[in-house]
Amino acid sequence: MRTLEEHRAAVLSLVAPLAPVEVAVGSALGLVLAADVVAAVDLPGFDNSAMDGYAVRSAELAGAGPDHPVVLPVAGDVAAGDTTRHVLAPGQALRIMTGAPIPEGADAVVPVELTDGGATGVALHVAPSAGLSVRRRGEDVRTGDAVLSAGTRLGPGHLALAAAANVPRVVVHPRPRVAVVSTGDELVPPGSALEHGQIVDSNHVMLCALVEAAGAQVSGSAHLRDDARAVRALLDDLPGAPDLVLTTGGVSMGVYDTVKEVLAADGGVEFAKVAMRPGMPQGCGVVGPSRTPAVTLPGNPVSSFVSFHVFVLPALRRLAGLDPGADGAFDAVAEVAWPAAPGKVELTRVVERDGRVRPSGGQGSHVLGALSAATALAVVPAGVERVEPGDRLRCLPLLGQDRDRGR
Ligand SMILES: Nc1nc2c(c(=O)[nH]1)N[C@H]1C(S)=C(S)[C@@H](COP(=O)(O)OP(=O)(O)OC[C@H]3O[C@@H](n4cnc5c(N)ncnc54)[C@H](O)[C@@H]3O)O[C@H]1N2
Ligand code: MOO
Repeated sequence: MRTLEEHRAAVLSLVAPLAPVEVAVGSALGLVLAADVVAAVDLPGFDNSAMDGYAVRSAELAGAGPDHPVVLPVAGDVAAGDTTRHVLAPGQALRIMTGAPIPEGADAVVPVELTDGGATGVALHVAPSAGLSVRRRGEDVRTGDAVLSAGTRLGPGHLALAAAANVPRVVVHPRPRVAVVSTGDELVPPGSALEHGQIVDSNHVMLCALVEAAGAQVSGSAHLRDDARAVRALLDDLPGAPDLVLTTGGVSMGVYDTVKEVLAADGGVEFAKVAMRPGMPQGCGVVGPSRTPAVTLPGNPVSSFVSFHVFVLPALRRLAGLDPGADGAFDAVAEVAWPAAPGKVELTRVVERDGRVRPSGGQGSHVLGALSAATALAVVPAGVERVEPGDRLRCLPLLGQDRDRGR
């Protein structure tokens, strides 16, 4: 039997970061930078007001206070977006709005709350220090600064910074494209009138959701019957030119396990038993004339879900330009005892609260109730046959079912 680590290494050896492309900054959420983002402008781009108020020469207000204001004529307004280069003449004030350029000659802004708010003349009740309520050009970012570095997964804050730095396009690894293929004669779409022996193809829904939750995209999907010709035909025409193919079902010992039969004959996929529970029967390799990387997941829903987290997610991270190993794993302490598979890594579906974990329910590889209640997978090493209260366990967060849920 293969170890979990050996199979993960085999899956990872099939993939490399996708070739970088340039995309509009507004379309880059969740993508990983393949090149630094360099600021095209200073931020702020010009000295501007942090407050609605009056632009003044601070020296002219020396001695002003709550009971003895300095009164100045108001020479006009400066609004945000005003492209005129205003000049503040000595002995005057200009009414100014937040974000508007500081007029030449002014060195402070008195917030409107500290004045009488006059439109033609204003009583100013404070002696501002030079620079009060002024946001200085370049105090945040300088033109030419590398503001974001290659390898960053772009979140909303990163995109805001790149856009503000007037960078319209960014160089990123594209979103990995994944084809999802479920197999099995017993499977029908959700909402079908179920005949005896039929079940809903829940892995199809689940795997498409996992792909998207991982920041990748579903290039196309298919459901195949347990029919060798259908599997062969799919290989010649993979849905949506994917970077990775995921199949589910048909990989164990049954006489209708067609995925295994066809892909083994095709020569590109290796099948192995992996010393883990759930998820023992696994396969990976390349498929079809395009030699597209493929991971064949077991059909049992929980096995498929767990296998996605331990094998497919690292591969998607590598394709996307991320470190495959930075999976957010954390340590937690077992709250109760539970049995584990001898000689296999047990991936227990657990609920984590305040650093403590307990099984989320029944651990059979068909038990979706406990799967949906879980927030993490506790990784019980192969040598451990029973987890005891107080044992420290490495845990993997579940995509879209993370630790904060329900708090
Ligand atoms: N004699 C043996 N039998 C089995 C072994 C074994 O070693 N020897 N391994 C068991 C283990 S462990 C697993 S895991 C499963 C894996 O089987 P397959 O990958 O071949 O999957 P299927 O047989 O097609 O289905 C298994 C199970 O899952 C249900 N299923 C399949 N696809 C879906 C789907 N898309 N949505 C929802 N449910 C699905 C299917 O109806 C079966 O109940 O094999 C064991 N057997
Ligand atoms: O190895 Mo299977 O995935 O336990 O049900």
